[in-house]
Amino acid sequence: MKLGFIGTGNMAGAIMGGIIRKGIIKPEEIIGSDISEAGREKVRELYGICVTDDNRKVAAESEVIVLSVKPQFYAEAIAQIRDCISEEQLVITIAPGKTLSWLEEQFGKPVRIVRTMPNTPALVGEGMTAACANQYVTEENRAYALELLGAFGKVEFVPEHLIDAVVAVSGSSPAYVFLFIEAMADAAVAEGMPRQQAYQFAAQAVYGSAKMVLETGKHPAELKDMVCSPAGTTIEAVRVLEEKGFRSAVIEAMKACADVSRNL
Ligand SMILES: NC(=O)C1=CN([C@@H]2O[C@H](COP(=O)(O)OP(=O)(O)OC[C@H]3O[C@@H](n4cnc5c(N)ncnc54)[C@H](O)[C@@H]3O)[C@@H](O)[C@H]2O)C=CC1
Ligand SMILES: O=C(O)[C@@H]1CCC=N1
Repeated sequence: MKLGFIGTGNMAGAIMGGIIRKGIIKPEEIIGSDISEAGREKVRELYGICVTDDNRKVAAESEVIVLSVKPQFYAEAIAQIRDCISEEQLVITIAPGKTLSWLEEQFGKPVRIVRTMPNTPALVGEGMTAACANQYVTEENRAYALELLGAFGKVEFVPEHLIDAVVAVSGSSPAYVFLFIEAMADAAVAEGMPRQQAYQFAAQAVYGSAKMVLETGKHPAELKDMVCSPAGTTIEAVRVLEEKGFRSAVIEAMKACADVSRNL
């Protein structure tokens, strides 16, 4: 089985890193192409995969091809590889805004496509990926896609119209979470805590809280109430966050994010 990546940047690196770490595909069975030599060398050094500057070589040699360039370069990359793609190969896309019907139009022939939205926590095996498939994708392809995407985290098939919501809630959200961790660490530093220790305390608190939501099955509000003692410290922090529009800021930010995805 050969897995190919067209574009070997951040997201491709996170996916291949996650897959190699899990051991389901050997590095020598992975090939990646990139127009940037630095981009190619980075993944070759980090993960030991084969690299080339030839997108068509990747398309011709791989059973599964991940299109991992920015959405703006999708049309160009597809135009380069479309005559190398056969009906048996599986194309996996990871770009926001590029719908199955748009992708089919670009290929201009029947191609098996699984459209996905992953996120960078794939790198540490804790990704969250949504997927949807076109009419040419077989049950076997679906099962394989679940195995492959499941190698670096959780994966769920969703109706295609939910992909823009997925971009906001998991594709892009690691960035807001990192911002939140950084802000909490800044506040801890302001209280006198050393910087590195502050990152660890903030990140572990976010990690543990996320785990509580996933493992207890309790409503997040119930878990929040468990932290807020009457007349205590936490409710004062919650009051200030609400006063500053924290919840609304998150909702508005995610709406803006989904809108960009819809209109790409
Ligand atoms: N970074 C993230 O957190 C996530 C990114 N994505 C999607 O993943 C895709 C890649 O994003 P990133 O990895 O963040 O971008 P990136 O900029 O890190 O990587 C893209 C790579 O594609 C290369 N490239 C550009 N044109 C090319 C071409 N014609 N042929 C071959 N290589 C070419 C660039 O040199 C670069 O190394 C995008 O569609 C993005 O929307 C999806 C989910 C999360
Ligand atoms: O910012 C972006 O466009 C990509 C898509 C999801 C995460 N990063």
